[in-house]
Amino acid sequence: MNAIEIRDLEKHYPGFTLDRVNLTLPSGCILGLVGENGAGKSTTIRLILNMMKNDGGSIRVLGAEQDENFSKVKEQIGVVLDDMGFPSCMTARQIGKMMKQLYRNWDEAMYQKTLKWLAVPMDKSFEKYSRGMKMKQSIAVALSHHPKLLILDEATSGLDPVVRDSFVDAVMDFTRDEECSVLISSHIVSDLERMCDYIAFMHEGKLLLCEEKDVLMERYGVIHVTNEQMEELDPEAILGKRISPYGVEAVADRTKIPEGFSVNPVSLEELFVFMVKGEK
Ligand SMILES: Nc1ncnc2c1ncn2[C@@H]1O[C@H](COP(=O)(O)OP(=O)(O)OP(=O)(O)O)[C@@H](O)[C@H]1O
Repeated sequence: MNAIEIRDLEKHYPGFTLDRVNLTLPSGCILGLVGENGAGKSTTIRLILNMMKNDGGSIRVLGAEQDENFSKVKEQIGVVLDDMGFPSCMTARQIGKMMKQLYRNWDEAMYQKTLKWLAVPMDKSFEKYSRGMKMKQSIAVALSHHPKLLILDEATSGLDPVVRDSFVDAVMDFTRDEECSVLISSHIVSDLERMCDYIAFMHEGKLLLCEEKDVLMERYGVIHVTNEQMEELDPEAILGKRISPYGVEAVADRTKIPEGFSVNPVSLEELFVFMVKGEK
């Protein structure tokens, strides 16, 4: 089964169009969304969560269409968004009590354990939290009602490097159960490179690609060539290039590069930047 299936999804805002996005997240996998500011990641995530209406296309989440029964599905989704809407006067202890009423699967022991792991104080009010603490509070709630799907919008960006590292491990642990899946957007592409099975690149409301990470890493690489060598290469082989006085650095499709060229591994971050920014 697929945890998320998006077909031809559209959303129109003045000056922005989410343009017929197709995306599939297979169960048991982690899909990372990469895109520049304003690319449409949060819009896609909010549409998946049925927080607003789409203008076209369809979304299935955990096998269900977004009809009136979606509230049952929502109970199986652990969500971390920028603004979770926790009442500002509440403490972690009080938020836990509130969540117990909302989620049938609420696991108070897991909540306490996660708060402890993330060093979130039990009795400080939410309005006095630092940005990272707010993120950690959301993560603790998201992990404590035994969801089948985690949807994490920029969940790692406010975390310090040590916590981020163990959070990435926790997300990977979560998908050890084949029924549990994760959709995560992040500007910290190295985190996604570590944890994701699938990567989707979004740019200006369009999906540039959605592919298995290992396939991407195997297929594309970085070459350093002279201007003359570049002229001889198949333009289709070049995703993006950067010209300097010392020659040309380019991200290339290994399958379209003749033998004899040295092709070095590419990072996901380089791949995205070259695709979006590199002069074609
Ligand atoms: N409620 C809204 N009304 C009008 N335009 C909106 C609304 N919400 C989002 N947009 C626009 O939609 C576009 C996509 O925004 P979105 O928040 O999805 O981007 P994003 O990829 O998540 O960016 P970031 O990385 O900065 O969080 C932007 O141009 C934004 O201004």
